[in-house]
Amino acid sequence: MAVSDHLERDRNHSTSPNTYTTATVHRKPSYPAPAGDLSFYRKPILLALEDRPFHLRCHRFEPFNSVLGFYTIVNFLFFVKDVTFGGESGSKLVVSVSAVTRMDPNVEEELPQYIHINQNEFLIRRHKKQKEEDIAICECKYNVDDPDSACGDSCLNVLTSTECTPGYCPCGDLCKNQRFQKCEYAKTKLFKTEGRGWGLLADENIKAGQFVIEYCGEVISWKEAKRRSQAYEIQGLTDAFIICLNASESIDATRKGSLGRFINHSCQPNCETRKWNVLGEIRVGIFAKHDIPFGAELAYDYNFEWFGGAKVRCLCGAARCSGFLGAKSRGFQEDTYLWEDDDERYSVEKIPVYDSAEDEMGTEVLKRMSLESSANYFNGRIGPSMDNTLKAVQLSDSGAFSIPLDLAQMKDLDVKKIKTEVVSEDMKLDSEDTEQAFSQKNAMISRIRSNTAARNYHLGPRSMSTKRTKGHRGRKLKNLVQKEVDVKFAAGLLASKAAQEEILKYEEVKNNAASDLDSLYDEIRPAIEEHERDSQDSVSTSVAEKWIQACCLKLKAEFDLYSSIIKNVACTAQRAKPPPEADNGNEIKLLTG
Ligand SMILES: C[S@@+](CC[C@H](N)C(=O)[O-])C[C@H]1O[C@@H](n2cnc3c(N)ncnc32)[C@H](O)[C@@H]1O
Repeated sequence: MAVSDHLERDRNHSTSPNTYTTATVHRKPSYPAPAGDLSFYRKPILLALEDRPFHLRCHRFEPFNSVLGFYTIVNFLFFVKDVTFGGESGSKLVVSVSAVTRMDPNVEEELPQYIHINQNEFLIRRHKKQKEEDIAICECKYNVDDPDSACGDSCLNVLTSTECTPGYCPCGDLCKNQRFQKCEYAKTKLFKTEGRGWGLLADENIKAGQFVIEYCGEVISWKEAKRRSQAYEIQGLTDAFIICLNASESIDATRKGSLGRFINHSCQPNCETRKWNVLGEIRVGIFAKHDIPFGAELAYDYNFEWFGGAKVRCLCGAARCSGFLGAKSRGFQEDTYLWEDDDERYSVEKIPVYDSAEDEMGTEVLKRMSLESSANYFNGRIGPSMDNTLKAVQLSDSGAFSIPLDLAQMKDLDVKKIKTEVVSEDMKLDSEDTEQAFSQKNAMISRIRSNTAARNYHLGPRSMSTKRTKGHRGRKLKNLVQKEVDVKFAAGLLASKAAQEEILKYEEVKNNAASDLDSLYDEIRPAIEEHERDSQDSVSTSVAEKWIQACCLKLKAEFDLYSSIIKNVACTAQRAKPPPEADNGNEIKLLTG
């Protein structure tokens, strides 16, 4: 239902057909601290159409900063974002207001604190100025009999996810391809979910492919996003609002954002994010994946948007729930996975770091979810009755699974005694030394099907070696046993000082190359993540070149080192007596693993 249906049109004060008057202001729930006297908001308050900024006209002067913030008027939420003097008399204020959405009248809770914006704000740079030569002009011709002719689905710009530029589109004002610019959002309603904080409902029937809302916020660098994400976590903010915009930038809707910030995650979502080029800038829109009926909660899959940060257990309730928000994202896997085998990644996470909102481990939702996933996906179970053995069996092609947790039992588990056993079709791992990995009270193993495209990049030294080899040395794991040459030991076998020095020199070069690759990894990670998650973008050539060069240097350094060892061990004299600890029967012990 439109705002206009609820608001009584004010004919006396109306200056345009879109102005309305309303009933009393109920409350000013949040930011900044509520002003004492709201009486000046009594009539007349003039509002314009719901999806455009509109005005409140007040008759008494109030300090400006006491006016900014959220208000509800007859169950509509709006945000007062700017206040200016309205006239010569000095007694009137013109108040710019944005973001109208219907509120659930039964919600008593304080509204979230954030500043509402309908356009991204750029913190590190200015909004790009579109050059005339870069403006894409379509070939649409408006035909009265076919409304879709004015930049509908077949418009060249629409097909390339580019909005038409006002003043340049052949369809002029009739152009339908300026949805971000004109804030042509679907009607939504803010409501309080069970256990997942606030959420957004469809307040009308939404059609498949329809633009629902833009995800707006502050555009910040990737580094700043990382810094903020850690800072928010330290501050105890469990709701995360940072998503990736492109290879080097993110959108943070924590402090400033649109209603898009309230859309929750689902592993079986009815919406999806799409990136559009709007006047030369990339913007993120949330679009309906299929028809969404009035009253349904809107949700999209955070996986590729997830910036990382806190691990939040997913309560979407979908049958194929992946267990955590962003569980499939690269950041998440980097943080948590333990080993990989072909297309599978196995990870150990300490949970729960956060359950969303105030939700506790024992909530009904969680229990239900746990039971459902158990029934659907698992043959194994966890708990003292299995002699502290965790057993997970590979099942279906669900893409990801987590071991069902009997939460009540889990709470009482002495995790130090946990022994893990993971069985899948072609591998078996027994690990007694997982004490460190399970050092938290609640522990969980989950297997996450990795993104094959991502793995082709062989993302970095960190992901491939260190984590895996430490805890699972000597296990029967496919692709996992990476023998390492004990260079110092090999050099120590040689009689010639020059040969020893040569080997040690090559080792140093190899270590430097490895550490260069490590640092480069941090630098290029956003670009690679972007490429993985969105085929609209590609990794820039310069980044790819740098990466390839560093990889090649490392490979060459390794080759040089190993050939030097082989050459010197084979061709130069060895010391008469091998170091005592090296004596392993007649075997020359060069490899450790
Ligand atoms: C972008 S915000 C969504 C709006 C948020 N619910 C609020 O109240 O502001 C993302 C946060 O919502 C919560 N959330 C979203 N989807 C969830 C889900 N499926 N399960 C659990 N928590 C969820 C998490 O705390 C997450 O960090």
